[in-house]
Amino acid sequence: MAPPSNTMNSLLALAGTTVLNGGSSTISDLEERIPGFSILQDFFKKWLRLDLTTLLTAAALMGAASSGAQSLQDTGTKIYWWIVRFLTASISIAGHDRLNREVLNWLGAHVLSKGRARILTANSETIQNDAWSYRRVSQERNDFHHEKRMPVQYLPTFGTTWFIHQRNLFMVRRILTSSTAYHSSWTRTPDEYAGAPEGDEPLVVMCLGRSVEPIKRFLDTCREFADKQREAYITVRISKRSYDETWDTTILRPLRPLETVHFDEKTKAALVADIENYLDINTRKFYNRRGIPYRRGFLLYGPPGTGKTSLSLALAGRFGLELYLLHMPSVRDDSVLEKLFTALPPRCLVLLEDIDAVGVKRRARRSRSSDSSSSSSDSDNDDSHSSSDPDRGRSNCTLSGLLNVIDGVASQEGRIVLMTSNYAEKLDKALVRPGRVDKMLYLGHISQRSCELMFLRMFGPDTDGLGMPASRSVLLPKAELERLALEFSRAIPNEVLTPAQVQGYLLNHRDSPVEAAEKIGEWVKEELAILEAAKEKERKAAEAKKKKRREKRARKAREMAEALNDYDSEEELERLREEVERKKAERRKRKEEKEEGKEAVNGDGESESTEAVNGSKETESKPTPDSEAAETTGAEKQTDEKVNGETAKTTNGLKHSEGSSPEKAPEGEVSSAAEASVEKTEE
Ligand SMILES: Nc1ncnc2c1ncn2[C@@H]1O[C@H](COP(=O)(O)OP(=O)(O)OP(=O)(O)O)[C@@H](O)[C@H]1O
Repeated sequence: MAPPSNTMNSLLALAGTTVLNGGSSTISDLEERIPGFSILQDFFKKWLRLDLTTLLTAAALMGAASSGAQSLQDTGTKIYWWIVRFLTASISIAGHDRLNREVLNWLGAHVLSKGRARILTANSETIQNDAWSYRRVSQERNDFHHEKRMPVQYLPTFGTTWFIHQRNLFMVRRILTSSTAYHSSWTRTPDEYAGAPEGDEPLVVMCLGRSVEPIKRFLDTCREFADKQREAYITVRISKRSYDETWDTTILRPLRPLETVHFDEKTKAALVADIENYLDINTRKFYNRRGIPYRRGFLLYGPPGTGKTSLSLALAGRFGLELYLLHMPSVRDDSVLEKLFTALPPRCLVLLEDIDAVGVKRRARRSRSSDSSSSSSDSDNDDSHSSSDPDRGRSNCTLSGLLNVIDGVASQEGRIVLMTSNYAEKLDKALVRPGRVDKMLYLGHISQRSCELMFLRMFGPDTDGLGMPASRSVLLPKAELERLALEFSRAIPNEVLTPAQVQGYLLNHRDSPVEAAEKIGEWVKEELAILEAAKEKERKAAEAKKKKRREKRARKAREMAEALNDYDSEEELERLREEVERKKAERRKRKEEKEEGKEAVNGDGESESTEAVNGSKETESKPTPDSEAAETTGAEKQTDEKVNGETAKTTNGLKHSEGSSPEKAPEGEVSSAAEASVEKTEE
């Protein structure tokens, strides 16, 4: 059966021929095809005074004209594309490719900014990419006056941008994505008036001629231009949009010279030499020939505000690498982490901040699971740091997920991973083993020498060669400035305050180096008093926690003793015995793990080949001792021994009763030992 539209078309055609022939023979044909046609025609003639056949003919002619026009248009389009294909060469670039942004960037700087385009798109919200960095390079921000809003950025819109480059005619088409394309084709509105690009549209670069070579040269020009612009900046890439797991946002940060990050100069030089050596082409060949995965990992650890992030940024600038930044507690889960790592370019610097947040989840889970299986007190350990650090425990990534992306089979070669942590001693030893972390760098409290250098940097002339003071103060003679810097640094105790604290003080006195040097003693006193108060508070909190823990252990020991004393069957006694053994084993394992972890972080060369370098001290680094954890271990051990003592006695009692009817252990013996244990623990 013919489709209804075909039938209608043939009827209209028939009606048309009927009128054209003026004959009635075809009317009978129509009557044959549409029963009752003659009645309908009579009705139209009599009541509406209209000839139905004429009406149908008119409709048929209009239909024919429109389909003729449509097919003419189709033919025209085909001819157009045939000519385009014949006369031009083209290269298309995917929407998410960096080259796409670089082409747009070039167009912005060389075509749009010169007023050669009349149809643009504007953006005044967040900067999702660096396509428009040229604007920021040429403009100085003045936040004090009126830059409350983001500057408007102008981009090429959909459709074609024409321009001439190296005597070749180029066309760059920005292609519509599906939703707008549908709207545009339905309403027959030109693309550039139907919507605005969102930044991830594909581009097609076309050039008049039959060779793609001019296009390749043009793309090289775009890349060179982008590289040149980035020279004064560090490109920091982050992942903001949670749904598509890409490095979607680019931030351009002004270069930070390595000299502005103050820590032991020898260590700094060794670190730079290490990275330089790693990036050398021969090193890559060396790794490849020997089948060693070409990767390098560093752990920067130390108290907050000691320059871990600053050092990472400075290193990225020093080696011209893009910095891919991930704040570990904010990474949703392992699959996101994996996708982001898969999208890394081969040569880059990856900064994983607060890496210690990853292991905590595992520890917390482990502690929860053991809690559920018994009334184990594992969670005590986690309590010790959960209160002091709100970030801890928030990462949804697992340790194995992290290890997998760092050096799994699918992980990218050639990149450098920098990890930062304020709690290096709590990191899992699997994470800090060589191959994952090749060097550990302790960034600690500021030395007097670093204070001196920081003072000179703050009040010395700008490094741009204009000889202006870095602050708004009058530039002092060099000798005078050096004298003040020395005076300033001597008033600060060596390795007690953080660089961030000292920087904060200097910023508050940035108008007067003399005042900064004069008032430093007073400020140091205040800071030390604050530190002392904080330490006292911490000590009290730790004591309260210890007391609570002791009480908890005493209660548990009491409960255990009661249970051992009051079992109903031999099976129950056996179960209790096993529980005590299991607890013992768990504690032993935890203690071993802790000790091994400490060894690794302290750079114990005997067991680990990972090097530990101290960024602030001349001597070898030692992370802040985890005194609370040590106390916990001691308390656990004490209670452990006591409970185990009880078990040994009870077990012996049980052994004696084996083979005979299940007897309870002598009541007096167990309970008195248990009581003694509780008393000792409470002491
Ligand atoms: N060693 C340093 N030399 C110069 N400036 C420093 C140093 N350490 C910190 N600062 C300054 O202190 C501020 C904080 O530094 P940064 O964010 O790098 O510390 P961090 O160790 O990464 O802190 P956190 O562990 O809290 O992330 C920055 O403004 C930085 O300029």
